[in-house]
Amino acid sequence: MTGSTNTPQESAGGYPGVGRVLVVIPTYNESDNIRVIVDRVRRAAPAVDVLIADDNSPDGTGAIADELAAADPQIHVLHRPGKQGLGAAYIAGFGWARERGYDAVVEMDADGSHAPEELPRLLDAGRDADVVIGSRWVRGGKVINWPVRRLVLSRGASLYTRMAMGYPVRDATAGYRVYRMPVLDKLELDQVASQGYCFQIDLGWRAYRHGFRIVEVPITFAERERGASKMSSTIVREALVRVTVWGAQARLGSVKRALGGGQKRPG
Ligand SMILES: Nc1nc2c(ncn2[C@@H]2O[C@H](COP(=O)(O)OP(=O)(O)O[C@H]3O[C@H](CO)[C@@H](O)[C@H](O)[C@@H]3O)[C@@H](O)[C@H]2O)c(=O)[nH]1
Repeated sequence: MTGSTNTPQESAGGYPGVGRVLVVIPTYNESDNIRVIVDRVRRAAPAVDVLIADDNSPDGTGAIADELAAADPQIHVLHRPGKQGLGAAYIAGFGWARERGYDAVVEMDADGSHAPEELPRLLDAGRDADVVIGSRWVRGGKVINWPVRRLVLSRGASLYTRMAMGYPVRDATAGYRVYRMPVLDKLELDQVASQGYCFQIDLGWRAYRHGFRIVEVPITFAERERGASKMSSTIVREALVRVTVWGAQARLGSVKRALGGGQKRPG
């Protein structure tokens, strides 16, 4: 794994009330999207830095990312050896941010589904929260142009997660988030095994069980216009199995607490 050597400079003051912020954008075959998304982030929130975590995309996304980083000291690249899943790319990005003293990280898809123009609103919410989730499924949240099967899958996954685990977040798989660094320091990231979109549920659930303040801010999520989603049946299966197991563990924990008297949140 290699990283670019840019030193954060203009971002030194950071985002008011939040501090130095790094937007981590995981990429796999996003050559048609990466320039546009990075440019939009830089315009929408000039104080934040960007890290592109690329899994050696065969379409040359990594080379484009290098070009962007060479032209702007606030853009960085983490080259990873091959496709290892969204979760692993984010964890590597979080480690990169921690080593360089960032105060918060943002998760954002590369394909434009998460509008960078909404980032200041998420960061503002981050002044009074530990975790901010850009949510499609709270009042004011919207989805544009998603096929019905994705809508059903996403809403169904969040609903199942709430029911099975007692996890109150409405958009459990949301991928547009802000984590304050002290939260990530507590989440035992070295034990996170979720690879696909289940990673989002995993981290949120960990933060919830630690008692961190999680807020959901409505966003408008738009279906990508270029490139392809990496959604697969493996990703769906992983989420289904893990949520079912976590739910069972949470119920078992509740029973044990009822019998023995414990203090932690479910799980
Ligand atoms: N580095 C790396 N990046 C990946 C990998 N798989 C996916 N990505 C990147 O992760 C982002 C999301 O992947 P998509 O394939 O575009 O996801 P989606 O189906 O459109 O979106 C849904 O799942 C996302 C994952 O949490 C959610 O973020 C999003 O809100 C939505 O629900 C994109 O930037 C994509 O390039 C991987 O193995 N490695």
